[in-house]
Amino acid sequence: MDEMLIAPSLLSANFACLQQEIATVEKAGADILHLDVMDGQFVKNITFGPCVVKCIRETTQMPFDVHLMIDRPERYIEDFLRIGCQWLSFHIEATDCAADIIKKIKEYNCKAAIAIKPNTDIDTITPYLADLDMVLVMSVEPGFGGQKFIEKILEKIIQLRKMPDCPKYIQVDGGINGETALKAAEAGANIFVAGSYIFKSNQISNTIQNLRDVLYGLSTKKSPH
Ligand SMILES: O=C(CO)[C@H](O)[C@H](O)COP(=O)(O)O
Ligand SMILES: [Fe+2]
Repeated sequence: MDEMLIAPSLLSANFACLQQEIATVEKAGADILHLDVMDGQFVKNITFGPCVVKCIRETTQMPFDVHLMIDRPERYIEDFLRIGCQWLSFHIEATDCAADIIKKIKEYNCKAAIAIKPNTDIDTITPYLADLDMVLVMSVEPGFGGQKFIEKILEKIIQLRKMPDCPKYIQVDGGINGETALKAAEAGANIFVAGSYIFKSNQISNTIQNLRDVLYGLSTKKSPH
């Protein structure tokens, strides 16, 4: 495995000063910005929608990685694509239109990903694997930051990596810190979403650098930062 991407999740940032929080992680060398969109239906929490994403799009150069935790994402997918997202994930449990959504995402030259909850079997996404750029394996129940990493999902990452159509990127999201990131990387993940571990730390820059050191300790490729 070579490229390892660190994706701070804005869910744990201070929403009263988003621009400043984003600038801090960008300066600290984060690779992509993870944006958790929740609708109060698919998950028991509500965060923000396209209006907020559009405003913050203008404040940073970082690629946007939008994680849609909404029912029937096909209703809103184009709103996010028009803003200029580079990665877009939707949940397989939330839709019957996965193939159409992937097609739409690709029309916008955006990377397409399907997310799966910790108890969802990978068989549910195998028909789409060849068309995806990434699979997002949830390592907590979606809805809230600050939860404990669910170890049993590591087996799912290992299985995915063995599949012939496995996309280049496997993202792991939930309960990521130095220790759990290492376990997920050893299993085959290469994009690491971390919310509370990064934004609740006193030294955001050191925390991102530590995560990078841990991950690139495993990698054959040199860290770009
Ligand atoms: O998708 C998510 C929750 O549904 C978040 O991306 C995730 O929980 C990140 O937060 P933390 O690193 O604190 O677990
Ligand atoms: Fe997320």
